[in-house]
Amino acid sequence: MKSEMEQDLFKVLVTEEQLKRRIAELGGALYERFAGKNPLFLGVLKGSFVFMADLVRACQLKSDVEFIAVSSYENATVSSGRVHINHDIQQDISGRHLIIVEDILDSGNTLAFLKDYFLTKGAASITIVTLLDKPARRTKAVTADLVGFTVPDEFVVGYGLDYAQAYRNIPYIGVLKPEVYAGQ
Ligand SMILES: O=P(O)(O)OC[C@H]1O[C@H](OP(=O)(O)OP(=O)(O)O)[C@H](O)[C@@H]1O
Ligand SMILES: Nc1nc2[nH]cnc2c(=O)[nH]1
Repeated sequence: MKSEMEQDLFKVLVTEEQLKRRIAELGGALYERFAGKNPLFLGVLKGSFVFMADLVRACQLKSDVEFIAVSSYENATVSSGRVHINHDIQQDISGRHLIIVEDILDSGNTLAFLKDYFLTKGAASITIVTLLDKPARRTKAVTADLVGFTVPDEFVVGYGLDYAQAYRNIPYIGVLKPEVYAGQ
């Protein structure tokens, strides 16, 4: 029997097996780039919390982790265009090699904002890793250095990604039935 969350899904886009395989590849690529450089993994909450946990374990680098919480969607499926910092980083990042970990790059508002923000705080370098890239909706000129999967122009949930704060605990990536968010 389908769970109450699964009943809201129209289809599965990326399976658990596909996620596992791709994240192992991303971890390997990061290891090659950053071995010996003591990078700082910087997760963008809330959406990245599941991906971050799997990625840092797939990448056996000597490194530390930090988090920033930002939001811009406000219970909608399109960006408000305003990025709010809900919880800031708690350490000095000047001179550090940052690996920004995102669940999705969509309009680009969030990552364009964060790149500027961390550069003004003195990061030595910024590498962007996003699990999902949705290029069809880009309004800001920002690109990721490493992408897990390129996705079509559909609102996706699961594996950390929410709609109105729900569905983050689905263990794969799915597409919501439009009637779930109709009239938002
Ligand atoms: O490229 P963009 O259009 O800016 O979209 C990407 C951002 O949208 C989501 O965050 P959201 O603002 O929904 O907050 P959340 O991470 O707490 O869910 C997601 O986690 C990304 O951070
Ligand atoms: N859950 C979710 N959050 C997003 N933030 C930007 N794009 C998306 C999306 O497709 N799904």
